[in-house]
Order: sequence, then C-alpha cells, then structure tokens
Amino acid sequence: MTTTQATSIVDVQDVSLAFGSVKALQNVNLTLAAGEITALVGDNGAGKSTLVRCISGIHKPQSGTISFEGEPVHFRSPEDAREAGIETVHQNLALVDDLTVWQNLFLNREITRGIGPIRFLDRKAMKEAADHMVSSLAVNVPAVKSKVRRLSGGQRQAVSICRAAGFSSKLVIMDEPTAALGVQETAKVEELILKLRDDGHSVLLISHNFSQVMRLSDQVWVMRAGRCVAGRRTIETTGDEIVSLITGSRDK
Ligand SMILES: Nc1ncnc2c1ncn2[C@@H]1O[C@H](COP(=O)(O)OP(=O)(O)OP(=O)(O)O)[C@@H](O)[C@H]1O
Repeated sequence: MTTTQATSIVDVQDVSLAFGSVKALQNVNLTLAAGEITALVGDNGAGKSTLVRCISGIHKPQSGTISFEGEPVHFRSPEDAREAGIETVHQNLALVDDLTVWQNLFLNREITRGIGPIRFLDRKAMKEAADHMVSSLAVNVPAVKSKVRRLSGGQRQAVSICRAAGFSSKLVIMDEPTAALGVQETAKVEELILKLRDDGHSVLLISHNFSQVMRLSDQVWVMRAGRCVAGRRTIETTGDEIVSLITGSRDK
C-alpha cells in the first residue's frame, strides 16, 4: 500500500468489529494525513460507515488501535471524540428546521453570560460569532437569523459543515456530503470542503462520486468486504484503477 509522507492525524491499526456473524471490519489499517482531504471509498456494505463510526466514538472496535495525533484513543462516545477535535457531518445533517442558522450553529454549545449559577443565553455574542463563522468560510446563507427550514439543501449542508468546522475541530468527517444535492449546490459544497483544508483542517470524506474523489482528495483508501484493500495518493491513480480496486478485479 502507498503510505503518506505527511504527519498523520489518525492511525487505524488492525481494527476489527463484527455485528453478530457480520464481520464489518477485519484488521483494517489506514492512516489519515494531517491537513489533507482523505477519501474513503468502497461498495455498499464495504464497512466505510462502520470505520468512521469507530473513529468518531459511536462504535468501539473489538480489537485493534485507533490513534489520534499520535496517541491511542478510546472514545466512549461521540462527545469524547468531539472534545478531542473530531467532528462528523452526518448524512441526516441533524439540523433543527425551526431554529435559525445561528441557533443551529450553537446548538448544545450555547454561549451564556451572568454571575455564578445565574446564567442567560448570550444571543448577541452567538449571533456575532455565527456571522464570523459563516463569513470566514464564505458560506452562502441569506442571514444567520434565517430559519433553517427556508434554506436550500446546499445551504443546509454548508451550515452543517460550518458547525463541524467551528469550535476548534481538527478532523471533519463527512459521509456523502453532496449525495442529495444538485450540480451547482454540489460545486459550492466542494468549494467549502477545499476551504476547510486550506484553513488547516483534516477532512475524511466518504463518497461514491469518483469524479468528486479525484477532484478533492489528496489520498484515497479503498475498502472491500470489511477490509482496507488499498491506499493511493490521488495524483498517482485514476478513477478506473479505483473502480477496479473497489470491485476486486485488481488488488494492491
Ligand atoms: N449496527 C449494525 N448492526 C448490524 N450490522 C451492521 C450494523 N452497521 C453495519 N452493519 C453491517 O456491517 C457491514 C458494513 O456496513 P457499513 O454501513 O459500514 O458499510 P458502508 O461501506 O458504509 O456501506 P454504504 O456505502 O452502503 O453506506 C454491512 O454488512 C452492514 O449490514
């Protein structure tokens, strides 16, 4: 397998996880380089989401080690992973339609003010911080006071990514971030993903869209039937080779 020269942010070593008789992950080894976009590809059921759930604290591997920034980690929950700097943008987005953009950005992370135990929500501070988050990533939303239900699919995705990129996150994991989007909205979200990398975030991208993988990623890991079967620098491979690695017509 091709290895990366850059410093790694995540090292997955010999990770296995079964659900009953289904071996979802079998001795998976891979590395995510810091400051890069890494794509994780594979057919349906290959184990991509399960691996991502292990990295983000949703599942606990039955064996093997996951290291984050060089240290082995044993996240007990997604909150643990978030605390360490790992944020996930889920396919269902987890936005609340009846809340505004700024309220969604600060959901469960509200800024408060007050004295001692008497605290009030600091709406002004949150709106100002939300304005800053949105403009620093050049996110295209009408206003941070807009209700999320009024936003397009692409704008909603942008708000989710913006939330994941804020609050000092280091690794942003995205599971099919453009699957439900049209061509123009996909292009905007792709720009945002590249901007995250330019701003120093590491990104792990699950995508079935090969042209997107080839356009955005620095490194591609291929999974098949619970195993990580190959890793390539994107610049050194082709969409055809990735497809043949996914299907198993070509290995290594
Ligand atoms: N919670 C679960 N309980 C039982 N089996 C599961 C569970 N989660 C995943 N699996 C099984 O583990 C295997 C890997 O699934 P996973 O969702 O990780 O694949 P994937 O590569 O993300 O697929 P897709 O591209 O379709 O989302 C599949 O056989 C799936 O049915």
